[in-house]
Amino acid sequence: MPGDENVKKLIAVLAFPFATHASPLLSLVQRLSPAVPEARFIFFNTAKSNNAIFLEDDKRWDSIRPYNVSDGTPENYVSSGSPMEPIENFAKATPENFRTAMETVVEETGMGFSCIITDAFYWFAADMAQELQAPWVAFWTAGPRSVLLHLDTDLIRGILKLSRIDGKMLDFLPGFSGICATDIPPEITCGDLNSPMPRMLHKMGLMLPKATAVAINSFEEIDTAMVNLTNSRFKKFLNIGPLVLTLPDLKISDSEGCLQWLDKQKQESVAYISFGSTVMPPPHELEALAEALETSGFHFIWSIRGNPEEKLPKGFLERTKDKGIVVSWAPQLKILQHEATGAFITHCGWNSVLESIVGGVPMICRAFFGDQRLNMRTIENVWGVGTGIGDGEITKDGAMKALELVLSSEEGQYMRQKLEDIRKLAFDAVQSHGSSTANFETLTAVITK
Ligand SMILES: O=c1ccn([C@@H]2O[C@H](COP(=O)(O)OP(=O)(O)O[C@H]3O[C@H](CO)[C@@H](O)[C@H](O)[C@H]3O)[C@@H](O)[C@H]2O)c(=O)[nH]1
Repeated sequence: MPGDENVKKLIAVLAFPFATHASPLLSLVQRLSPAVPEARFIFFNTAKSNNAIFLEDDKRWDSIRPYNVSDGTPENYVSSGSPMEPIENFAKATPENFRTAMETVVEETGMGFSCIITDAFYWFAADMAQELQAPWVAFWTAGPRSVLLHLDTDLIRGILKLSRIDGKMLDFLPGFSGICATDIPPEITCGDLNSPMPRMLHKMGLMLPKATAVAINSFEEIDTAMVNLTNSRFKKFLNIGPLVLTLPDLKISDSEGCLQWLDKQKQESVAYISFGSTVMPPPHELEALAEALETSGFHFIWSIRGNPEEKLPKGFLERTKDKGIVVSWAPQLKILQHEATGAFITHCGWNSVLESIVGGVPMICRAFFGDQRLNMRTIENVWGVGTGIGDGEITKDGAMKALELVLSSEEGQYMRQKLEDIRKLAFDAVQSHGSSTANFETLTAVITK
């Protein structure tokens, strides 16, 4: 970079390296980079996450440079295998790992950062931005409802009296009537509120209103009740998505031939199953779902991380080989856009929800943590484009009823019609006259100022 005289600005991008956070942030930066050709974006992230999201053969984004920061793993560390451990180690190393890396880049280039773009989790960016006298753009990777709830954490904790939230409603919050307290992100109300995630999200709720702009991978028309509420709480709240509709067609690997297999299936007949990048349902729920698929006979594609032989009932793969495909990673975006896909059994991660809307596929919801229950309620009660599965946990009976409802009933068709309306709104939002395009221009102005 030293000696590259075309580079006039340095922009720091601070990624959260877990779940599906870093890759939508990279998508945002990829979209911004042509709009700011004089800028070089330094993408600070752990080596593991950078290696996963920066594709070897993709040279299109020369102006975006991955830069590895410490993941906080102590020397000679022996993992206990807990999935929270890497997050806890990383949280302990943050923000010093980012500060050190940023200082090194400033020394190496002789340039200062003119803007910082961060995952919205990074509340400490408010101070960094003030020190640098630079704008702070925070990127929220989930939906508008969950970010609003995090702003009101203290209020919610005070009113709900944490010990007993069952049966309590959020009617005291504008825009949330009909939502149960048990549906909101658990980090707000239950468990060890002093553990790293609840603490980080609490601080985020306090600091985020200081951001110069909060960008979100969503579109205003998806939840119009939220637009005034979010606009009134932030300096600038910019819905700029769905980002999947704004990027050039990326190469999506399909080594197991899911798409070719789908080509041979009837329209809207296949259930696609995935619980995202982090969640793994407990063994008894996997078993119940496998039994439901086998007994009902619906065709399916099941994306399940790890060895499916170990995770699914004995003999399931052999017995269902004419009905379905089981893969460790699927071309989800393409599957959801295929006309043969008729239902999506999902954990309701925000990226999956948006991709299902873009594909027009009704959802069967089994939510686990974070924003997922809230997304599930919005899918069921606000948009009417999906259904829960049993009483929360997957049971054989609950899964069979949900599959029947979505794939073979009039109600499923009705969901599809509603989805078609929302889908059109999503495509409109990213057209040249659309709301997300206008918001993206505002965002570009913030970072070029
Ligand atoms: O076989 C697969 C499985 C998943 N995906 C992709 O992986 C992403 C999954 O993202 P998401 O649905 O958001 O799930 P998580 O990875 O679990 O996301 C975390 O981050 C989200 C955004 O903040 C939150 O909404 C979730 O609750 C949180 O778990 C999507 O883009 C999928 O297309 C594939 O391409 N192939």
